Amino acid sequence: MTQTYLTRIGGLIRDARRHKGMTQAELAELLGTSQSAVARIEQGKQNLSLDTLAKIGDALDSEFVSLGHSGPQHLRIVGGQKLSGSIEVKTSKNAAVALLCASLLNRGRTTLRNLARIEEVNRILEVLASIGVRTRWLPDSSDLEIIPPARLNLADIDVAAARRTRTVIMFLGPLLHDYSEFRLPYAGGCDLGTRTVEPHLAALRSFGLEVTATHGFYEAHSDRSVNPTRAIVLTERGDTVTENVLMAAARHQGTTVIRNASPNYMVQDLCFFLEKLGVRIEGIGTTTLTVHGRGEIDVDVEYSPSEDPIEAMSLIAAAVVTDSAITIRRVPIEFIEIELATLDGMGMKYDLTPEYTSANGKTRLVDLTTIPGPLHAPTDKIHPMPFPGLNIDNLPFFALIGAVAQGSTMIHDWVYENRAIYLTELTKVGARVQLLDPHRVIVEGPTKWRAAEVVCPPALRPGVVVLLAMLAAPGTSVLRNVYVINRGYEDLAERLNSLGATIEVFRDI
Ligand SMILES: CC(=O)N[C@H]1[C@@H](OP(=O)(O)OP(=O)(O)OC[C@H]2O[C@@H](n3ccc(=O)[nH]c3=O)[C@H](O)[C@@H]2O)O[C@H](CO)[C@@H](O)[C@@H]1O
Ligand SMILES: C=C(OP(=O)(O)O)C(=O)O
Repeated sequence: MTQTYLTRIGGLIRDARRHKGMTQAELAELLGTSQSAVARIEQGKQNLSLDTLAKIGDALDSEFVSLGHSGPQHLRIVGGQKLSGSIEVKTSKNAAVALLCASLLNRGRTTLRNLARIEEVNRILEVLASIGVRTRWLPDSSDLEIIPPARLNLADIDVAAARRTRTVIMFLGPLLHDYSEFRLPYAGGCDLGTRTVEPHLAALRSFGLEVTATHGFYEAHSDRSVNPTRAIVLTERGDTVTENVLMAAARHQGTTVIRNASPNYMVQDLCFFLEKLGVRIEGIGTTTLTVHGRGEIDVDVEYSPSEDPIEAMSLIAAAVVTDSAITIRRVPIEFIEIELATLDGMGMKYDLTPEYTSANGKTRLVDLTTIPGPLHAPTDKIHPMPFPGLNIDNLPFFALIGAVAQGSTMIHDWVYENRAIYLTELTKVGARVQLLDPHRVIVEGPTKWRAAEVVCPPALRPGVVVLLAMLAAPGTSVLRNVYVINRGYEDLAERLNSLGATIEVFRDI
């Protein structure tokens, strides 16, 4: 191995070890070597055999050091145990991906504090690296520093990484000001059925962007003489489309009005970040945004995204399904109010602390303690709505909660073609879930959970729902191929273990 390669791997190992909160001595013990050997490895001064690399990968359970194709990750869950203690909600995937794209608007240095260290972020970091953006995790933290080059090298974009996320579509808004011709791979992400990009393309046309889709790529042509002449009215109140238009408007040296904008949590985080870049925005948290952009943005800026309401809901569902009292700290209350009101209607009890503020200085947080007790099915069907409504990504957790409640719960996912279908995977662990049509399921509770081996559905939230059901199922379950879960949750298995769960992460040899 060349020296630079060794130094790079050493740096990755050091970062992954620190991230796990391990000392060099502790890692050395797991590897059966000395602390000084670990120090040499981290400095890039030690040749590494494949065997040692595999052991380090195992010990740190990190994709960063499992080189090449390390094979899918699986979880082995010993269920039927109650959870206890407290857990902190991490910052959100959806704000993280928007902010990573928004960093492209800034010629200066962007530091994102406490970013979720998840696979979705890793894929975008790979994409950013491939086009020449320098990023690094600051020591002993989850703070990410981003420094763009003078010109992006878009021709070298990492197509494989880009295709694994939908986020790449949000490069359009930031890029259209500086690049007149470029191509981006088609957006991927969870397999939730067709997800339209038409609202993005329609809205960005106001900024002179024309996109044709050919052979797996969006071919973009941007005419900088075209600027919005009237309010941009979104045809649907989508989160990423609002973000794309906000990012285009941020560098438009004039005023852009966006109507039918999503006021959802990740959009608010993006607005607060853009304000730090010097962009003035009126109407944050409403469906009409007025953006006063800046032709050039060159500032050194720091931003802390807010906590993830979907992770908060996932942890509430973990408590409900295991009938446990746990405290969930840093719950972004304004983005989960309707979910809590729905749970109130199902007879759930919980305590909330007074509100305090997230590190972004804006988002209101509480600590929530669950109180175990029987639940009953809601009177009406549960369906999501764009914010302020029951969050679309929180809907799957209500299938799980419906499965422990007495009676039948109707879940109506009008949004995604495929997501409700994946909820029928819960039948493999004993739930009675009936698919009425591709958008509606009826769940009959309560459930006598049973352990099973299941391949993780190819969608993040349904995957987590099955994992949480396995926590409730007495015996040993296996959930295979959990990449989609790691796409959106940081160290979920380990963090549930800190509450008393027994989940082992393993890979095939
Ligand atoms: C990175 C990110 O932030 N992802 C979130 C974002 O994705 P994103 O903003 O990309 O969501 P999409 O644009 O795919 O919208 C989701 C679906 O909702 C439909 N739709 C949406 C709004 C509306 O007013 N009417 C309507 O019909 C769309 O046609 C689509 O079928 O929003 C989704 C819906 O909240 C969430 O599941 C995703 O986690
Ligand atoms: C559908 C989701 O996200 P994405 O837009 O990243 O696919 C999700 O977070 O559940």
